[in-house]
Amino acid sequence: MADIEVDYCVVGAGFAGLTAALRLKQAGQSVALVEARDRIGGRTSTEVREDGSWIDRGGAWIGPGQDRIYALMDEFGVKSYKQYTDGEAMMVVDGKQYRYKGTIPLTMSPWAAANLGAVFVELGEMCKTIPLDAPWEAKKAAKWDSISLAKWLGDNTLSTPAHDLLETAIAGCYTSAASEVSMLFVLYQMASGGGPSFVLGVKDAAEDARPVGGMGAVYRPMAAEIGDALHLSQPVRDIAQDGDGVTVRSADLAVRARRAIVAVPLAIASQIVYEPLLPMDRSFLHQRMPSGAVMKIAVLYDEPFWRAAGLSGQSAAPDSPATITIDASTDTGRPGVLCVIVEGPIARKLGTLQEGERRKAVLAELTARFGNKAASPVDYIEQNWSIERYSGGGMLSHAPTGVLTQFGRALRKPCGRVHWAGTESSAVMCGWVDGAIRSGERAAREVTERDGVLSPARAQ
Ligand SMILES: Cc1cc2nc3c(=O)[nH]c(=O)nc-3n(C[C@H](O)[C@H](O)[C@H](O)COP(=O)(O)OP(=O)(O)OC[C@H]3O[C@@H](n4cnc5c(N)ncnc54)[C@H](O)[C@@H]3O)c2cc1C
Repeated sequence: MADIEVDYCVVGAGFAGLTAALRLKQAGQSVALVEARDRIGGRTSTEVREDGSWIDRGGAWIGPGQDRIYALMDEFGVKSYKQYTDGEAMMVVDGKQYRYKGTIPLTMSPWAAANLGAVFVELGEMCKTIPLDAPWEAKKAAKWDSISLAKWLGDNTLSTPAHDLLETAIAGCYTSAASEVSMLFVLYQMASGGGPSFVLGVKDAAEDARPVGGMGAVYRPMAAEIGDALHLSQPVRDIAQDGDGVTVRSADLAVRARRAIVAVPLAIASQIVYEPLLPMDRSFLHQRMPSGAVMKIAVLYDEPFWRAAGLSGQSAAPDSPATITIDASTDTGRPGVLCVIVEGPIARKLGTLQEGERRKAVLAELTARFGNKAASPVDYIEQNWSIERYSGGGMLSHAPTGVLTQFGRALRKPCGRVHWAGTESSAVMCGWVDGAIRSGERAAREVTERDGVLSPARAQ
């Protein structure tokens, strides 16, 4: 067993942990960044291919208002490129294809489109009432936290196609059935990104752009600067704290530090044993914020052939094995990459199929939507986040009913010398890579301020 003594120990080398470790190092502190996997990036993972193109197997897109990831990209000279949005998007309801431009498919019946628009506006108004730092203090917090997203949508969406589209899009963000997620949590998470238009939109919204080179182009130089303070393949098993510091242990590493920053997904934070026991509300929070099922599939073609047919590549088909598609080609547009995202109950069902059957089902859907060329990809790459031990699912841990109002106050509150980072702990851009970065900067500032050490780079 190797023993290390440092100022601070950071657990988890996703964007939150990488950022915390980087900022602490830049502030002149000694750090150990302990990561369970044999790679960094966590819920982001960029595969660089032989031809120099890349596939983002996890988090990929960035958007306006995500200033902290843009700042990090500036720091490391990483450029961004705009998401391809020319052409029409497509929605499939009851086997019928609707092509449209913009966020709302106006080619649906006027009644359905009007209903969809009205619900969108209502959600936006509700989001404005949520205090981001304390959503449990919203005027209607108790009411909204007592009902699920499914209940609210059922009561407020009168048109069936509008209901199904909204349910697919919103519940999809939490990769769970709409009945599993608290309405207060939905509003909080949406509000943290600026409202429903940001969360559910593409252009000028959450899928507005991507880093050239993928997320790996951002996390690799961070890790290079952190250098040999990064320890891979060291799943942390326990964290013990006493009056002077913490001891963080994996199977073959023991790190003694003044404080620990734990930057693992909330859904699996209880896999670590904490000595002494964490305060009750934090322990219970760990038991109450699960993740959902999500599968991200990259289907590669020589070129993005759908563009020539006037399609953007963006499509949504509730209940289909290719529920959502989006053009995920690189900045050069070669190869053409169609990204298929399957979330929640359908992802769980799809996960039970044999790989070959799954591929067949997905390609059949793509062919029905984009034509015969879709049937013959040059490559097909699946990433099933639902079975990743060190993610516990994806895309983010969510709160079921009752949890935010009862346990939300524990989200960021340090427990003695154990501090918390991770996208779920960010009041701004909660659930996105940008939120993870913000949480890492906040945690780094928090520990140094507690110790009266010069504060690292300010976070927003
Ligand atoms: C399919 C998918 C698509 C997404 N799309 C987008 C997108 O387009 N844009 C966007 O902004 N966000 C997206 N997200 C969300 C985004 O990826 C996450 O918000 C972000 O990566 C979370 O970062 P994090 O550092 O908080 O957590 P993580 O990235 O999960 O990092 C946690 C780290 O802790 C490690 N760890 C876990 N347990 C232990 C342990 N016991 N000991 C040591 N280390 C441990 C893990 O291995 C991991 O490296 C997506 C996520 C998924 C899954």
